[in-house]
Amino acid sequence: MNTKEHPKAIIVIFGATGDLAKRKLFPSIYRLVQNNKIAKDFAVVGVARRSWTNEEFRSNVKESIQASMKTHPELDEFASHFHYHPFDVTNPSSYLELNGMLTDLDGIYHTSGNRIFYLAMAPEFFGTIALNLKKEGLTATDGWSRLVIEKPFGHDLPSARKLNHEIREAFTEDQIYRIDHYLGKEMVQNIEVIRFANAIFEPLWNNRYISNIQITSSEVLGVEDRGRYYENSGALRDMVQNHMLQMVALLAMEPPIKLTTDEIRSEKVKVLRALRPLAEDEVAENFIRGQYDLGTVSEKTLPSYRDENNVDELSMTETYVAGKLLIDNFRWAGVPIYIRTGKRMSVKSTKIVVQFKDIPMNLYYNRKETMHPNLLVIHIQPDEGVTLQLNAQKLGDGTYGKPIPLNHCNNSIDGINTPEAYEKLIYDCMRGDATNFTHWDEVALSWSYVDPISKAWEHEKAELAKYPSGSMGPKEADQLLEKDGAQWWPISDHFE
Ligand SMILES: NC(=O)C1=CN([C@@H]2O[C@H](COP(=O)(O)OP(=O)(O)OC[C@H]3O[C@@H](n4cnc5c(N)ncnc54)[C@H](OP(=O)(O)O)[C@@H]3O)[C@@H](O)[C@H]2O)C=CC1
Ligand SMILES: O=C1O[C@H](COP(=O)(O)O)[C@@H](O)[C@H](O)[C@H]1O
Repeated sequence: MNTKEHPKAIIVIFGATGDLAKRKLFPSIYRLVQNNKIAKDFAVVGVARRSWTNEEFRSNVKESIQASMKTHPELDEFASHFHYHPFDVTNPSSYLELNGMLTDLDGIYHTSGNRIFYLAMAPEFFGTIALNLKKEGLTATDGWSRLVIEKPFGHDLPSARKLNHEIREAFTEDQIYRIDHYLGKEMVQNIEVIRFANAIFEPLWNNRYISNIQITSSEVLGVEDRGRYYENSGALRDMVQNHMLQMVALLAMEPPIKLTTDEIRSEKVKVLRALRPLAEDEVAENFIRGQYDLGTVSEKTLPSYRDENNVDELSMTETYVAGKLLIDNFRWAGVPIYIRTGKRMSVKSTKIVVQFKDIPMNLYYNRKETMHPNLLVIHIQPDEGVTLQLNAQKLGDGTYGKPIPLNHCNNSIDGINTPEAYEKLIYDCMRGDATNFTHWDEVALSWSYVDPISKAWEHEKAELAKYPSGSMGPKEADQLLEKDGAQWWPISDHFE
């Protein structure tokens, strides 16, 4: 579909009274309408068990938008497109009623039979919903039907396979949009452009010139009220299996022959296939798991993970992971990719640092000058931009080894925030562009990589390192790099 077109559809949100719908989905749809991206003729149908009326649902929608943005013109008009249909998704007979409602709304809003079924609910319901949608004819319209699935997509490879099998009974792969919201982030999408649109980088993007790559995604927030989910997940399944490995794939993939969904996916899949698998007894050497302990953030003392709600007081769940990955192919042989992610760290920041190899000889050694490695930093969030760190002569004092940053910051240049990831992804789904969604092959390969790590941890073959809340993680994560003669580059939440 041409990007100038305004796609139209009914969006059915399963789990419409929940946290994700309120914090992310309603504001994103609002911005799409306000920015004239999607047709003014749209409808949203909310499904959940609680017996709300349309009016109650619309108030909730309005509250969510008022809470997330300063100005909100035409809010009543926007909310009038929202309709609520209470039912328990495990009750097959309710789907017929829902179908009747969608057919009526289709007539009112002229949405051409196009339907998005957005599953913003716990994954245990995904299979049942998909099967009932098909069985009761909700997908048999004159338009298109697409299924959007939230994470987590399974708990390990066998459960992901089972889930995939269930949804594939009702939807074809090209109708399934598995959300990884990192793929909707402006600067994650920009990785490809930085790499493939710049003659200065692509020739250097390999093991001859790159010493290592570091990807950090740190959060200040703790587990909040998600203890029940997180206890069964941990940082490995919550962040590494999806967001972190997706960033690895984008950084390491070969240039696709065309910028099509299939070509890009196929290059990403090759990277995931080339990840060097870890045997259980190699995990401790290459991966560190940590858990936040009591600590201080912004002068406030915060509890340890084990003292959070719905968390076992002897929990062994990791809230932090650092790891060293190797990619066994011609381009990357021998280049470590270090990743780290954690909750309750000192700063909220996602950054990629590409460290280039040292120059062959330091001509300035007799002046006791140190040459700093060149770094390319991709700032994913909260600031968005790129820094290239070079060495140059310091003005006036004849010092040569001064690293200077060449900065490009999206926010300060454009003066606006880039669209929220969910906004981009809902729009892509409405346009039928699945490039920034994960294909089943990627999901399966990512689970194959992380499963031995979680098994080793379940079998307690590695220490669980404690780190104080408000720190950058356990010292063991620093040692992981020190063994290789490397170090984590400092991470902040702004350009330095
Ligand atoms: N919240 C977030 O920031 C993120 C969430 N996700 C994923 O999104 C999904 C939803 O998360 P979140 O919104 O936080 O979860 P919530 O627990 O806040 O919401 C769950 C929703 O499901 C509804 N529900 C539960 N059981 C039934 C049922 N049997 N029939 C009909 N509706 C039901 C609930 O409504 P009611 O009680 O009225 O039935 C509620 O609307 C999960 O898969 C989560 O992992 C992913 C990334 C981030
Ligand atoms: O998917 C998830 O991501 C968030 C972090 O997302 P970000 O966009 O704020 O970086 C994380 O907090 C959550 O635990 C996880 O489920």
